[in-house]
Amino acid sequence: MDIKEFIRNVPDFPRKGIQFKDITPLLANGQALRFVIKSLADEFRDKDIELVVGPEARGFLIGAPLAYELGAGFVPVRKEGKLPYHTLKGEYTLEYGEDKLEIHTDSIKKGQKVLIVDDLLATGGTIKTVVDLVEKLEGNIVGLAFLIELGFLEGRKVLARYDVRSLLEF
Ligand SMILES: O=P(O)(O)OC[C@H]1O[C@H](OP(=O)(O)OP(=O)(O)O)[C@H](O)[C@@H]1O
Ligand SMILES: Nc1ncnc2[nH]cnc12
Repeated sequence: MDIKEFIRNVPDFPRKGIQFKDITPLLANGQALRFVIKSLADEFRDKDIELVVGPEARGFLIGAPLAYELGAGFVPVRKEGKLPYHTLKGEYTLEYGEDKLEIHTDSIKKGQKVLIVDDLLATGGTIKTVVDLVEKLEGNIVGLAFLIELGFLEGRKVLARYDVRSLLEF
């Protein structure tokens, strides 16, 4: 299946000069969605993943079905002020802005096998913050999975220590 067909490029969103990769056509197609979730799961099926961790909001859209497919739990990383219990916080910059992310302090037990997931890897700012939060909780990061990688932004460089997989590169 050619999943690139389901990614819509939107120029100058949310800022001038950004080529935004819109995944909503893919999410709206049942066959394409199932294909990408199964394909990402295939990369990590034999790794005994216990928890999938994904950042708000698009990381939930890929991460929760991927956790289900792997028989793992899902841990949300949310933007500041959204999680109700005790949290750890990290600040970050991304291709078009900056923000703060939080995770519940009791969401990962020491040594649990974690797969970190997001829809898209750009500069890596967002996902590096997620990595740092998981490491502070002493999770064992088995790998990172993305639907899309923007290769020219070299986000992989900040993730050099990890097993990084992506299905599509632009
Ligand atoms: O590699 P980076 O440069 O950090 O950029 C990638 C991040 O940017 C987008 O999220 P965004 O912050 O736009 O939030 P959303 O998922 O709520 O739309 C995307 O879903 C990734 O999380
Ligand atoms: N170009 C882009 N398209 C979609 N999401 C993004 N997140 C960061 N950069 C992005």
